[in-house]
Amino acid sequence: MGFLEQFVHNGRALLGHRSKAILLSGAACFGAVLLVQRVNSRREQKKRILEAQRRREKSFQVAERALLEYKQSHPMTNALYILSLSLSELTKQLQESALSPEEVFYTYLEKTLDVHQKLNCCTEIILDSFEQLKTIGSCKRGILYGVPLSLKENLLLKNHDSSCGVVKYLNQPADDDCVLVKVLKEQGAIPFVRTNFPQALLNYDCSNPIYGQTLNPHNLQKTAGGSSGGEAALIGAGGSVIGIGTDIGGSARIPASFCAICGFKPTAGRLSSKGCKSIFRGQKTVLSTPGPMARDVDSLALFMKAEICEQMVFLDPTTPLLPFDEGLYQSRNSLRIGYFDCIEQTPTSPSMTRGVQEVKALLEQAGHTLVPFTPVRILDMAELMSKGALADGGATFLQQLEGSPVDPVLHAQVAMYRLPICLRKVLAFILKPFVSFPSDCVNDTIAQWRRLNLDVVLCPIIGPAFNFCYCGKLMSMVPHSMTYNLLNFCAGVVPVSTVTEEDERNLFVLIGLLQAITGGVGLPVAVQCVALPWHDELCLRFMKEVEELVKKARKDEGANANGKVYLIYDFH
Ligand SMILES: CCCCCCCCCCCCCCCCCC(=O)NCCO
Repeated sequence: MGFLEQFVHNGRALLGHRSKAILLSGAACFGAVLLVQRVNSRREQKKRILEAQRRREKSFQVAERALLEYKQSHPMTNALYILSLSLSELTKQLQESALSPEEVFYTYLEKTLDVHQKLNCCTEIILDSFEQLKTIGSCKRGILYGVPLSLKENLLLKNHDSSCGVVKYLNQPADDDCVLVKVLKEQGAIPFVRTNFPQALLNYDCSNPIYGQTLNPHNLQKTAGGSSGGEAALIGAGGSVIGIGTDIGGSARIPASFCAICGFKPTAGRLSSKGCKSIFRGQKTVLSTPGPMARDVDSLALFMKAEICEQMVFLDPTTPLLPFDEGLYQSRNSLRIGYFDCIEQTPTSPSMTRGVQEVKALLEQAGHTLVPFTPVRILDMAELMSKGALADGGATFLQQLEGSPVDPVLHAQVAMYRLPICLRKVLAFILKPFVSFPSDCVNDTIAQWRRLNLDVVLCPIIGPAFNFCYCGKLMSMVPHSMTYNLLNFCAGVVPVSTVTEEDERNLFVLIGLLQAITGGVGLPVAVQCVALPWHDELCLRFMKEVEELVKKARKDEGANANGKVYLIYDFH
């Protein structure tokens, strides 16, 4: 090799080494920057979560101090009596000045603080409520004058965050109250506490990385259900007389079923959704709606009556001027009721089926006509539900979680939404033969309803309460509730019984359900009542009938071993 060649060769080698070195150090720098960014963002997340937790603790401490101060000059001898009153009785006593808003407020505050300690169901005490309490005298004409009320955290409240459990939504206080809260305040109600939910709200468990897991008042080893689980646990344990949840797939009804309270999903649009935060925007196939949750059906009806007024229509003109029909709610003519106690290809627990059968028998004895009803093929609807709620294959859902730790209740869902596209295509190919696209599930269902000349339908609701972290794994049960969001029918649940030893023994044939609901003896069992769109009063009237018949039957049989109904649960 000549001198020149040698020179070129050495130069190339040197350059080669240098560019490799440059490349390597570039990559290392990039990696280090990414790592630092990641560490910083984790630190930032932790900081935000800690701040939110401190805010929550602070609100509890301030409330405890205020309560203590109040108790020093007011002995609160009426507490047990106040807590035993239904919403209608409570409003009556308040209107007649037999009770003062202060004693009612502090009684519920004390109970809430106690219940929260045990169940971890609240995200904050609304400190502005103390100010509202001072000025409440002027609202005496309101339907809910002086009634303390609980709100799920995703309902916007002026100057408060609605995080939905997503860290990036923390420190973004709302500019205004949502419409429902504005109307309730005008009606004299005092929103005093906000309640827990699962991260990102698309799950029927109740845990998130900011506020943790909410427990079931009837068994601390079980979830309260979700997504409005904080509401259900608080109300079920007696800490609130009326609350608001939201429901896009069963979120007001499922936790109500798990916690032995009543929950109502009105026809979407009947109540204003303006200011009810969701992590999806603009999704129209499966409709979300706020809905009331309470210990009895009359409370749900009174809530609807209070909300449905000219002010709601003024604040949100997308809602109809359709006053609450009290006459229809109070009517007691006999009904023609379609029923089914399980659905093809969707797991149904033995106690869910038994609940429907027992209520069917009671309704027949009371003179109503019960007719078997077959829902439109659920697998077809399931395709529409998942395509509606997750049209982008879960991309928005995952995007919302970026920058947040993912709660264990979501692990199964997140794993599913992260499956590579090719794998999803293979799965879709395998499932295709089992699914046929329905022509029009709403009109098909209405046609069957008309053919059978039905007023309402009785059917199961998901239950009994699950062991922790199983809700996200059992999305196959969601059609029991989500069907009525897809159809936009109104639906509500009523507690009717409790899980028996026999229900538990019969569970052994349901492999998929076994681990999720084993150990449920004594837990609440509920049924679901459904009516056509905009027939909300009829649906509530049917729920009331079921509630009354069950109450009477349990009284007659002396709450024997076959099941004790939870109408008001006394939590100790
Ligand atoms: C037989 C197979 C059936 C599969 C059905 C798949 C449907 C998947 C839909 C996506 C998951 C939805 C979960 C809904 C839980 C309740 C959430 C809720 O109502 N949130 C309220 C938000 O305001």
